[in-house]
Amino acid sequence: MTTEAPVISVRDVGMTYTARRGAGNTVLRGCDFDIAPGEFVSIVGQSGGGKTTLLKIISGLLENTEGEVLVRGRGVKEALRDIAMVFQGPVLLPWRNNLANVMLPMEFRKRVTPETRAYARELLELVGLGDKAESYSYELSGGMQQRVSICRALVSHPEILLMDEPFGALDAMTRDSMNFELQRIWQETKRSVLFVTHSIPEAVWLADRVLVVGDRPGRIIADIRIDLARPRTKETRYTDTFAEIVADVEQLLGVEAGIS
Ligand SMILES: Nc1ncnc2c1ncn2[C@@H]1O[C@H](COP(=O)(O)OP(=O)(O)OP(=O)(O)O)[C@@H](O)[C@H]1O
Repeated sequence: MTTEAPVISVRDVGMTYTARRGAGNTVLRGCDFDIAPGEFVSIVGQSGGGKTTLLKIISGLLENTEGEVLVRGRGVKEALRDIAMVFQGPVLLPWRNNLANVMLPMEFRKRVTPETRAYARELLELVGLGDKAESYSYELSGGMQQRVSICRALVSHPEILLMDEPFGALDAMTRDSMNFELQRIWQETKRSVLFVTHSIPEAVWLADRVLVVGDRPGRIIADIRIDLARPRTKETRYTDTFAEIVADVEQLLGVEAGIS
């Protein structure tokens, strides 16, 4: 267990969406956890349980109504440059080539230099798309597009990578290879990752810890350390320990939840 100061501290966070009429909708209550530097943490929970809401709060896209989120001891708004988010869909701009899409955050930061362009190309190499830098998103498969969007999230060297069901729209085989890809990228770049998924096996296979969000309102009902050896392999999935952890999480969420 690490003794380093946390990168993210979520302190008693709650969220109530204000309704136009009637009572507000409280979707999160009393969420409290830390993320250590370089840690990979998955979040699973039932649909509508507040996972995306939690990620949006940590990314600064949404303001929590209770508690606080600190990034290296500062408020989220002061730490936006340290955080990048990957969404379920790749959201690439079709009129820009892949390299130009990856460079977008550097343009916003007015940091388009030979060095940052070289790093963008390096990232495309890292995800196996070195020869697609000048191609356009419509020339790529869904999995390739999602890899471009991961490069775009990494190009600004964010300390924290927030991923909201990034592989949810992919077919099973592509999803599988993206899991390996993500593990490799994470091991090479050592970012802190917060990864929301509906797939319990995916959550367990990728993570150092799995946070289970129970409803409702959403709160952390379990924080499970995953002590499976790294790097995780195909064989990891066939170990008894893996099967036991998956079964535990399934039980926590209820079999009738229908989560795969
Ligand atoms: N902008 C909003 N205004 C009002 N209610 C909202 C808003 N966004 C989300 N909600 C509500 O908050 C609850 C949690 O939604 P959220 O998207 O955070 O859940 P989730 O766990 O990510 O769901 P899923 O797994 O289906 O993606 C839902 O009941 C949803 O209807």
